[in-house]
Amino acid sequence: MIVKVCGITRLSDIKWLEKMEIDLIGFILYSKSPRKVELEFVDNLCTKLKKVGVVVDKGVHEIQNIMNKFDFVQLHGDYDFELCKELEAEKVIKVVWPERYDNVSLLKKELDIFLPFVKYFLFDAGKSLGGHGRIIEFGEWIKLLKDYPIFLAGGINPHNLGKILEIGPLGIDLNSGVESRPGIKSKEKVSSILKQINFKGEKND
Ligand SMILES: O=C(O)c1ccccc1N[C@@H]1O[C@H](COP(=O)(O)O)[C@@H](O)[C@H]1O
Repeated sequence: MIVKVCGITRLSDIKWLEKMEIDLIGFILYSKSPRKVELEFVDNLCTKLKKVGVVVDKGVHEIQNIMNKFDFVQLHGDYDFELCKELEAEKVIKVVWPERYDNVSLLKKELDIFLPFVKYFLFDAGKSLGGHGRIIEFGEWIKLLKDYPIFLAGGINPHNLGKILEIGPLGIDLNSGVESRPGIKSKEKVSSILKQINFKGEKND
């Protein structure tokens, strides 16, 4: 299982995350987020962890101009496949909110449209934005996890991780559920999650 920790704002958090079995770290490039960082913070960063830039309201040219700073861009706004086509598919994480869809067929149709233009999908709770700590509601969509490269997000924390592991996503995205306060990551919470993943033998990516 691929593990991403998002909403990073401190170098000190990156230092201990590097010593853990974390794969990706995410940076929120959205002015209204309490976890927002400036591009300069990422520019001056030297880490072995793969970097994800999370965008909400940046246009295609802005995204193209920052892509070289990141290993992935996470499209966490209302982005259509016309925009995705302009980006390097191998670097795109496309966010989808399953609660927006009346049924799993409509959701699957949307995934099939985007699939050629993305590396991963990220299913988040709610119907827009992210970082609100809402826990994603399971639905018929869980059957899609075996056929599509999907990360799960949405309030994932040490106490609700078990249910997430049972449905077996490709990856998980940890944010507010592993914080002591917005942007401040908790080593204890991340460690607890990794222990549960390893206990289940899931960290085999
Ligand atoms: O974290 C934020 O502030 C944020 C703001 C705007 C868009 C996305 C944001 N974070 C992403 O939202 C999901 C779920 O986060 P949470 O677990 O509900 O806190 C996650 O992918 C973050 O990368």
